[in-house]
Amino acid sequence: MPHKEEYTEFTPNQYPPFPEGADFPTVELQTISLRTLEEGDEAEIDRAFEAFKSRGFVYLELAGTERGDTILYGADDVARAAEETFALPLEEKLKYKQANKELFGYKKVGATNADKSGTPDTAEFFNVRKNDMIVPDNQMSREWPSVIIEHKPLFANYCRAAHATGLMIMDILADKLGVPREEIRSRHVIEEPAGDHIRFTRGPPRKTAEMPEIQTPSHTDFGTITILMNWLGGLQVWSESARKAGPLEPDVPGEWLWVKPKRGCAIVNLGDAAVKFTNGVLCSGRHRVIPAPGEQGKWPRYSIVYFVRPTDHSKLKTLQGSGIPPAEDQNEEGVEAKEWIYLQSKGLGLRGND
Ligand SMILES: O=C(O)CCC(=O)C(=O)O
Ligand SMILES: [Fe+2]
Repeated sequence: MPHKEEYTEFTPNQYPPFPEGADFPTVELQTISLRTLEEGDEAEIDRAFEAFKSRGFVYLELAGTERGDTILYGADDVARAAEETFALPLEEKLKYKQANKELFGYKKVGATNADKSGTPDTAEFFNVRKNDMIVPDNQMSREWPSVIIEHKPLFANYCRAAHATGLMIMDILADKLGVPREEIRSRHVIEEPAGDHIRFTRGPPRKTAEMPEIQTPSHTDFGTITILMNWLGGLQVWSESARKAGPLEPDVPGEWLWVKPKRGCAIVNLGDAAVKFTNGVLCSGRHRVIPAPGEQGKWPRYSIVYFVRPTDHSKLKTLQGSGIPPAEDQNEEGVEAKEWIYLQSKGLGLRGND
């Protein structure tokens, strides 16, 4: 298939700045340097640990390490591939829809409920499975559109860099929590099947200034760590962290705060598996996506998300460590990650993808 000559939608050089002012309250997130973390700097590690316990979201400055550069520069290439993928006809995209209790493949606009009254979401996703990108074509678990296959080396590099970055952060968390690193690493072995994927997201331009529509409903991520690249505003976090908030609508008082995209940084957050492993010591922050604010809202919104998740057959139960309060699940066997993630996703109000 010929490559698109021109990218008309993903054009980050043309985006206006995130709007200033009281109408757009933003969240203050710690900015953590990946290079400084990799150097083992204690003060940086402490700041990261505190942020992952309290809000569960940080900016991760990427430049200056091999993995960081792969994510930083790779994300633009991945977003251009995403534009090509979403440009396929709907019938073609639906050939790759999500199936078999798995979240891989295409999710069309409106496949989930955005609120308790059943308003449909407005974003489309294409979830590209990590395990298929890092193996030869004949070992892949399912069919992918030719635009994905053409870009497989790009996706494989991106998956490896994002996964390794996730593992590096997990090592830091393990050390701080008194858990042997191997206990966590062994649950995230890159070659083993897992729910990990690169998610392309596309949200349409904003229709009205009031921005009523919801691109991605309020949720917490299911996995262990998420590494998110976005270029336009639209992501919002709930002001109050809640470790037990229910799906769709927050159940603690607060307000939505914008997460301003920060050039050169990924937005990194923890997911529900990190909460489960640590009996609630770590925080999985509640968030949602609405159309970009102000002038930015005139552009379709792309984001590129990598989800690091526990391998399919690892058990979701509290780990033992000096920094983890003992849990009541000590004697339970624990649910396998694949089933657990499926159950979490069902809680998000799936309407269907046909
Ligand atoms: O698009 C974004 O900025 C965030 C997407 C997200 O939260 C998700 O896909 O889980
Ligand atoms: Fe998310």
